[in-house]
Amino acid sequence: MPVQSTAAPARAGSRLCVRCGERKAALKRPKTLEQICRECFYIVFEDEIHRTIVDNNLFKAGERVAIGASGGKDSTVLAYVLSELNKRHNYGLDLFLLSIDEGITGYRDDSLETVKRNEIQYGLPLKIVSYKDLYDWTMDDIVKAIGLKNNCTFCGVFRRQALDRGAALLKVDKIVTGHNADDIAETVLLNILRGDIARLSRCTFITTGEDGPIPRCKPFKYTYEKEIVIYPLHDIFQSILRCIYSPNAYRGFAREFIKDLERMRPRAILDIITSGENFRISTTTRMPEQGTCERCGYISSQKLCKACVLLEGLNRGLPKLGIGRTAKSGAGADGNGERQGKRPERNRSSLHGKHGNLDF
Ligand SMILES: Nc1ncnc2c1ncn2[C@@H]1O[C@H](COP(=O)(O)OP(=O)(O)OP(=O)(O)O)[C@@H](O)[C@H]1O
Repeated sequence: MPVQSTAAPARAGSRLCVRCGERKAALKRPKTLEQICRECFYIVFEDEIHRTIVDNNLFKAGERVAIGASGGKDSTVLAYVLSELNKRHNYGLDLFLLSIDEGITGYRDDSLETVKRNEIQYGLPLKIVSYKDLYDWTMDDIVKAIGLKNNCTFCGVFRRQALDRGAALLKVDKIVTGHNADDIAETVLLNILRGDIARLSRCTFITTGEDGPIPRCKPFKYTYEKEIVIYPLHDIFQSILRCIYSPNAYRGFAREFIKDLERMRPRAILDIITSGENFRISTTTRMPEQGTCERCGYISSQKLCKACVLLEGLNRGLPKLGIGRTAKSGAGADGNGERQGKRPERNRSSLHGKHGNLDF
């Protein structure tokens, strides 16, 4: 396999690799700080993902699986590793690349070029679904209408639904995304900071949306971002692109905080995920009840799904309709501004996988 990492790992000096004891250590593994050679790093990196897939029964033989492919580092590495593991361990999966073109000039058009290269390199069929086709709005148009401040709400809500619609076109059984351990730790923290109990209770699930249109899973749940960056064996992405419209101030602050903790203690990321997994939701907490949107039939805890509300606002020239929290929200409110249901909470087991696809 060609070796040309795109990032410089911490140097490990002239010691021998702690795993094989034969080759010289080439890097300090970010997750464990072990001094390790490159060959052993690739082996443990891929083996941990394989173990995550097997231990959590993520797939069944014969399933059709769409890889949510943005052309960014996480999903690009995911496409490569999953197609390798599928062959090596005979998972028996039919893999596809599914890309959503949000219509962001100078960002998504560039990263889609990476996905098109991956289609050829890995021999995986690619389906591209665009916001323009689905909603008749591109993100460029939306930002012109609403400005930068709340545009991420539109993008996140529309993308979730677009992935489901693309998955339906591909007739797949599952979607996998490149969300990594850092993303999940960050989301746990954000849900605590927002008092978003409904999301806190589900954001650490490795598979979500089992009762929605299509389940989603995260094979990188325990994979560190720093390791994804140093893993590439060859130039699989040109450079790390950042969305030009994302102000991301609050999330960015949580991300930096987690990076600081990781610098002091790499285990902090895994520990935050473990804490998220072990929260117990009080039986008096009100949780949203899931139903379907009266207009489009998509899952929703309200009469209309969030995408329909946002779209209606755009089409009526009232783009702020549906943005922000309602007066009754606050602690326990849905982060997208959806109000919580009024019925008392179900027991915790009934929440498993219930609202996951509202998150990722
Ligand atoms: N436009 C898209 N098309 C298809 N899948 C997407 C798209 N955007 C995001 N995803 C999926 O959601 C995951 C998390 O996306 P996010 O925007 O948080 O970016 P990220 O952490 O930078 O991931 P990546 O490096 O893969 O872009 C991605 O890894 C990918 O699987």
